[in-house]
Amino acid sequence: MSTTHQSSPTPPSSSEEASGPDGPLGREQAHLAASRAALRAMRADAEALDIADVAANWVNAEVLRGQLDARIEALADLADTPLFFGRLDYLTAPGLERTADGTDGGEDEHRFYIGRRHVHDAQGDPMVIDWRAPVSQPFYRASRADPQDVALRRRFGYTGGALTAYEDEHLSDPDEADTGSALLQREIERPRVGPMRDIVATIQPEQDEIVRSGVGGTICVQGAPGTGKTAVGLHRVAYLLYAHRERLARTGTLVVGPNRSFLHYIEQVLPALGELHVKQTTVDDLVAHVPVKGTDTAAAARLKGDARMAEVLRRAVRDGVRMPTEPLVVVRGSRRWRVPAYELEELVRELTARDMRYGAAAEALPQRIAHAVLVRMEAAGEAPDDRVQDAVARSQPVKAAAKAMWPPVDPVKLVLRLLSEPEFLARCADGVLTDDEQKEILWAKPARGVKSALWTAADAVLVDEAMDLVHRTPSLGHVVLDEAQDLSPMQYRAVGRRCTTGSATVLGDLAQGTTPWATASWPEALSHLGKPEARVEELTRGFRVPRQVIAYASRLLPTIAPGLAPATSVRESAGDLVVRRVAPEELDDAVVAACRRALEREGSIGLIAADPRIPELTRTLSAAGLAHLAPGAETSADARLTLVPASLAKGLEYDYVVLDEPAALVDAEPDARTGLRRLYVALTRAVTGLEVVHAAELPEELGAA
Ligand SMILES: Nc1ncnc2c1ncn2[C@@H]1O[C@H](COP(=O)(O)OP(=O)(O)OP(=O)(O)O)[C@@H](O)[C@H]1O
Repeated sequence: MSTTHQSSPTPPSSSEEASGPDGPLGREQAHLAASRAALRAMRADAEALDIADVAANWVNAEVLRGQLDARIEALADLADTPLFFGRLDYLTAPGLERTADGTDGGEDEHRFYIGRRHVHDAQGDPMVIDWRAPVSQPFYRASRADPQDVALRRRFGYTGGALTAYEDEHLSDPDEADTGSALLQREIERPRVGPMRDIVATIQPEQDEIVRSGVGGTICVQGAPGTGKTAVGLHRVAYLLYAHRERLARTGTLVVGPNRSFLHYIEQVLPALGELHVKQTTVDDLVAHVPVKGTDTAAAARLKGDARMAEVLRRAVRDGVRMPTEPLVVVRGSRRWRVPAYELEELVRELTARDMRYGAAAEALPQRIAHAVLVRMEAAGEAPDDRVQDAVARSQPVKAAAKAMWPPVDPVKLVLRLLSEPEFLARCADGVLTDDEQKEILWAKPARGVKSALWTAADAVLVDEAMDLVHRTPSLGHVVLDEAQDLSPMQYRAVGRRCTTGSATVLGDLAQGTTPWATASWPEALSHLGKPEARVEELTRGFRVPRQVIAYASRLLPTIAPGLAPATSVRESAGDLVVRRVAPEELDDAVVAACRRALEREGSIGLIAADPRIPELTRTLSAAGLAHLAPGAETSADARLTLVPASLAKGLEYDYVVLDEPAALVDAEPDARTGLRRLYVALTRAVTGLEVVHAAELPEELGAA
């Protein structure tokens, strides 16, 4: 049976012999104290290292200093972060064979404490093993059905920084019943205040499979709200950085999220896992080559995000390529060399046919022309070497001829022209976009210059595509793409070209797609990303939303994402769900009252409302003396209420959610399906309780409360 022991406060079950310095709990506390002392010693060793003797020069010394500072920082003993959270006792010490008498070394070889980082004692023997090490894996995956040679799995419970409880599972004991983990439950139910935290102590087997899957493959995770997609993506980065540190340090990793408030919310997770240098960005910031000042209509944005635009841009980039009409004459000393037009044309055709970036071809053309000149020199009995070829390639007539045939392209100006000049667009989009579609994407007023143009977010993605057509975008080692369902095909391409030689973790939920171009199918999205071979996994066990609340929100699923299964909730509490109808003139007061009620409880509170309602609610809250934050701003014990525009709610969570006027949320979107999806997102942000306050009729898909 899985039993929980603890010294205080009241546990699900407790044991006398567990407490006291000589009891099992006391021994674990002693191991914690010894491990923390060992960590402090490791840090002191790092601080005492004198690099003056080992660094050959100033640059080396600076690099070494930087690495050492990072190590010292990583070795900090954070008082309220448990140094270890689990223990595994193996039947057979990993890596050792059992001897004839059944022994295989001392207890130490069998026992492993699992924590956020590796800690060793003065002799170099491990005190705590990194959760990402292979020997830690059974902590997450072993089960009674597959004990993976584990005799005992022990989970530790902490109060503040103090170890106060443990819970045992004897996985290889056939007589022990499986009762689930009270500590896991406690962790899941713990109130949320502050930024997102890591889940390293309680990663579930199906999540661990994703976290530890190899760096070579791309994985796509479809998961209902609160199934841990974001958590899994971030832990996967930490895992990959551990397992492939050198390779990924060279190539880099990147986390892409929907907006800055979301990034703010998740930014502490990787540092808490010891990974301080992972870049996090939004798709918009990834392609911020032009200042975005304009907005598109939904129809224009959808077209600009359509994958057909890639073909339009490909043609646009090559539109200026011209076949020569005259021969080229190069004068060297007293001799003149003539390359006929048909031969130059051949060179251009060859470059066009090759899968080469436009810019690379532009650089290659003068060399090819020079080579043609050299062939003539050799035929005439000269013996020119590479330097002559270089000189010819750099000569004025050759450069001029190459430029005329293969003119330089400025990607920003190219897109500006494409969106401003109907004739140019018509030429590039012929047979790809209809006349009406072309009209739709043309700017209402042709731009006069790059700076004054009213670039939109979708235009910036086009610029990024054009840039890549001219010069290849460097690939990172691994990219995590969160809330992927909202990306357009062109945005998928933009992310995909940042991991062409690397891999990706794509996280999303088709039911939460709220853009006009939202993903309809993962295989299609993955092909735009350039990873059609990616594996699609589904997560359905929800850790955030209580049963009653998820059941209420799931009423929308048949309309917004037919075919998707509702999430189950692993939370014990059914959750509080209140749906309150008031008269229109009472709406604001009722919202304030709901916020006050929520503030009486423990944890964070999100008041979610349609974007157009935000100014009025800001005034109402201020008039009522309720201090509130903007999304992403860190909640604290004193500032627990956040006013969340529905457009920014995605990915966030609050212990209590007060949802203002659902009909306004739905109405604020261009179509009913998007509106209901927005509502689904808002309804699934609550960890403990949800109060819906409305004056207008609720959308009929929600039915009666
Ligand atoms: N194994 C776990 N143990 C404890 N808590 C977990 C676990 N997995 C997820 N959680 C918690 O559940 C909540 C939801 O996780 P997360 O935000 O990653 O879900 P999501 O699938 O990305 O949700 P959404 O679709 O709404 O963005 C978080 O508070 C997270 O810490």
